[in-house]
Amino acid sequence: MQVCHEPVIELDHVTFAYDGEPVLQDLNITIQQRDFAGLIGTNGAGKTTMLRLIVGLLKPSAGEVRLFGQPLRSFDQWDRIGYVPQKHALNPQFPASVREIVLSGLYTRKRWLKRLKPDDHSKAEEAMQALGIEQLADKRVGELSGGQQQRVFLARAIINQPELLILDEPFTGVDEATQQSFFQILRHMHQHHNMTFLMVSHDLQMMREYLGDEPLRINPRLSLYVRHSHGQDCRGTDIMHSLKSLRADREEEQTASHERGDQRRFHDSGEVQAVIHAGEGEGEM
Ligand SMILES: Nc1ncnc2c1ncn2[C@@H]1O[C@H](COP(=O)(O)OP(=O)(O)OP(=O)(O)O)[C@@H](O)[C@H]1O
Repeated sequence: MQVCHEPVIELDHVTFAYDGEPVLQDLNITIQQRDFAGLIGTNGAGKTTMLRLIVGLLKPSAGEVRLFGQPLRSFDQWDRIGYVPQKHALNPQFPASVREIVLSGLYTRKRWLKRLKPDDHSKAEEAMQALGIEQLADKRVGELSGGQQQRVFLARAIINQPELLILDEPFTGVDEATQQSFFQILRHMHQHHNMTFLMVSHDLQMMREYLGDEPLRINPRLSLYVRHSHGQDCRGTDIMHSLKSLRADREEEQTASHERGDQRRFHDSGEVQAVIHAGEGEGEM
């Protein structure tokens, strides 16, 4: 049986410096197919720099980065990768609509000058529906809440149905419940699809709960938590279809819990009535 554990990201003796100021030194890391890797580190340790090296926005001063086994300098399959940048990378005044932001996920380096194809719009609709943001399609992204923006950038990152998803601090500035539901989507994609994740987060508790508490120490300031997925089916699956069914399940669950809540409230008010009646009864005695 085929085992899906080919290397997806390899850092081979990677060193990087900004203007002679060293940030990362001699990093050796391998992330394999279906891994969920969480990168934790102190402020300024070089987490964003590492992600930018991996997606080719920066070049190492020494060493080599490989994606899907290919050296980055010859790698051109960018639609296999989705990238969710740090939230404050967004200028709130940027006049793009949600739909435009999601569509821009299709402009990979290979085809950013090409015209949109007719089915590109339906891909964007599908990605928005999968993440429950289709009602926001015409809103300006700067007008949205932090949690809604997070979904917009996730929809943008998954529009090409990528095999590797890279996320830079997706939980910054969003409330606990929104974080949990966003993480549920990520876990679902990890458990049900042949996808690999690399995520930077400061949420140590969430990392430990899902990724275990024995991180790999990359250097004194950076640690990598990794959870392997044991599925052996290497075929890609239809993420959109599956996320839509996740959404439907969640909506059904919410309706059910709402109904349970209503019944409970009804029940409570019944109890209160009974106490009042009992009191009245006592009073009459
Ligand atoms: N464009 C740049 N030019 C010069 N130095 C930079 C640049 N970007 C980052 N640095 C420096 O490189 C170091 C690593 O920055 P980086 O943003 O990768 O850290 P980080 O671990 O992601 O931090 P944080 O947790 O605060 O987001 C810091 O000392 C930072 O000041």
